[in-house]
This record gives sequence, structure tokens and C-alpha cells, in this order.
Amino acid sequence: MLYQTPSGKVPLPTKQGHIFFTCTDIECCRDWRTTEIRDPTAEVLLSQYPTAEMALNGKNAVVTGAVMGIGKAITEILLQNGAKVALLDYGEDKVFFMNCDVESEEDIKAGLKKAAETFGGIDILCNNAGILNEGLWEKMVSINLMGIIKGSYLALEHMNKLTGGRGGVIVNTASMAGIGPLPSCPVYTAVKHGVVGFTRAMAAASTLSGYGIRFNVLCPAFVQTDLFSNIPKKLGRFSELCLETQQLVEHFGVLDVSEVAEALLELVTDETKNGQVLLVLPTDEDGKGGNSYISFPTYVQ
Ligand SMILES: NC(=O)C1=CN([C@@H]2O[C@H](COP(=O)(O)OP(=O)(O)OC[C@H]3O[C@@H](n4cnc5c(N)ncnc54)[C@H](O)[C@@H]3O)[C@@H](O)[C@H]2O)C=CC1
Ligand SMILES: CC/C=C\C[C@H](O)C(=O)/C=C/C=C/C=C\C=C\[C@@H](O)C/C=C\CCC(=O)O
Repeated sequence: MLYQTPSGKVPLPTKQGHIFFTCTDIECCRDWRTTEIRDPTAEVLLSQYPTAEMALNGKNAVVTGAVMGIGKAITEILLQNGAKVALLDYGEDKVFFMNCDVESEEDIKAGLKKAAETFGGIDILCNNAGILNEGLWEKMVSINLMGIIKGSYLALEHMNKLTGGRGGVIVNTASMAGIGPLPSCPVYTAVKHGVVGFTRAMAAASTLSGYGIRFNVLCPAFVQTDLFSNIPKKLGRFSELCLETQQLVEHFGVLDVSEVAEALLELVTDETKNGQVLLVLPTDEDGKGGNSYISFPTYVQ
């Protein structure tokens, strides 16, 4: 359902559906708020729109896989800190405004173009969309790795200072499985390791070439989302390792999406962070765990 507002169409969230809108500016959200919309989710979200001094005021963000889970939490924290946010996701009944399947280069191109035209440029990209299903491992490679490569390369056309962009930051969502192996998910582990390696290489290329873009990677452990549900059905030929996986979950604990979003915000707002790999773990009652930057061997030429 779309409502006409002075700054453009803003599709409204539904109680069953998800918040999905491109807010062309905070004025638009204010207009939206005055049309007596009583959707509590929307009210809570809009009630926290930024004040002048917010860290991301004036910044334009794009989030893939934003309709639920970690992506929705990332969207909320970016909005709460002043950014304008375009949400790219897929699925007819979920997407009101920009339908984007990250397996499709055309979809990503159109989504980034729409966001750049709507906002007047892109400063932040969160390549977050991903799935878990070892039984559909080719699809995992296509979405979780190739989708991030496509999103990063296509965003360069808008963000690269060498081609008229104004720079910015790209944060790719990998996983703790991008740092160490999940025995029951070898292909998921492979693609997440690929995301870590790709992002670190892009950060180095950006520094050497002068793109003006920071590339960082987010590596959460287990997070309570839709992806994390029904794990036994997602292990494919490795379902006999379900118990071992459960033991890992019990060992590391389970994060709330808000904890991951807070870690994302650090990678976006701290302009010293480029090529960083941030491991996000629950903090236990003894204060152990929490977030840590992973260091890698460096080879001096
Ligand atoms: N939940 C967890 O335990 C962890 C998740 N991650 C990663 O975080 C990211 C987000 O996952 P969650 O929020 O947990 O999952 P989720 O299933 O709750 O949300 C994923 C979102 O991505 C969207 N999506 C999936 N395939 C897509 C495609 N081809 N094109 C566009 N959108 C697509 C879905 O529609 C959904 O809105 C994924 O990359 C996942 O691998 C990383 C570590 C832990
Ligand atoms: C079955 C998969 C369930 C959820 C997938 C979810 O998307 C996800 O990515 C969860 C990842 C969790 C990984 C947890 C364990 C990895 C264990 C070991 O290989 C150690 C890994 C890294 C050690 C890094 C460190 O401790 O410094």
C-alpha cells in the first residue's frame, strides 16, 4: 500500500509484513507520521529519527537483505543515527518498494541507481543478504559470495572517487564461519571465508588506488534470526553433525540482532576502520566474549 507524500511515495509497513520503505528524507518521514499511521513498528522507528548532531546525518545508505533479521536491525540503527536508507530485498509479498534479488546484476544495478537518484548519491552499502542451506550449496555461493561481489563492484560506479563518487564505506556481512570452520557447513564456511578475503583485498585495492571507500567485514557468531531457525533441515549431507553444531551454539551462545547492528555501526562510523574483520560474539556473565578485531598474518615484501 502506498501513500503519496510531498517527497514521493512511501509504502507503509503492515503488521504482518516488514518495514520496507525508502525514506527520501526525514521530512518525508515526518509527513508520513502526521498521516495518523498507527502502526506501532513504524511509530517506534520514526519516533527515533535523528536530531541534528547524529553521526550519520546527511549520509545515504543501501542495505541488502534488509526486510528481516540482521538487515532489518542494521536498517533501524542506520536510521536512528541519521542516515537515509534504501532497502533491497526480494519476494513479492515482502518488498513494497525496491525488489532486488542479489543473484541478479540487473536487480542490484537498478536498486543502486534508484537509491542514488532518490537520495542524490550513496555513502554506505551493507551487503548483508544471505542464506544458509548446504543442500542448495550452489545457491549459497551465488547469493552469499557472488551477490556481495556484484554489489560491491556495482556500488563502485556510484561511490568511487576516481569516477565521480564521493567515497564512503561498504560493510559486507560474513560470519564467524568466515574465520573458522563450521564442520556441518563446509560450503557456508567457504563462501564466508571468501567474503572475508574479498573484502580485505578490496580494502587494500581502495587504499592503493584511492577509491576513497572503506571496506570492512562483519563476522557474527550465531544470531537469533529466521536463518538460524530449523538448522537440522539446512545441513544437507552433513545433518549427522547436528549435535556437534548444537554444542557449538551452546558454547558460543546466541546474539540478538541489535548487538550485530551496534557492531555494524562501529565499522560504518569509525573512519579509521578499513580492511577490518570484526568478530561479534555474545558477552558472557564473566565479561568474556564480546567483539574483537581479527588480525591476520602480514608478509613484509
Ligand atoms: N543468523 C545467524 O546466525 C548469522 C547470519 N549471518 C549472515 O547475516 C546475513 C543476514 O542473515 P540473517 O539476518 O540471519 O538471515 P534472515 O534469513 O533473517 O534474513 C536474510 C534476508 O536476506 C534476504 N535475502 C536472501 N536471499 C536474497 C537474495 N537473493 N536477494 C535479496 N535478498 C535476499 C531475505 O529475504 C531476508 O530478508 C546473512 O549473510 C547471513 O549469512 C552471519 C552470522 C550469523
Ligand atoms: C549451523 C550454522 C548456524 C548458523 C549459521 C550462521 O549464519 C553463522 O554464520 C554462524 C556461525 C557460527 C560459527 C561458530 C563457530 C565457529 C567455530 C570455530 O570454527 C571457531 C571459529 C573461529 C574462531 C575465532 C576465534 O575464536 O578467535
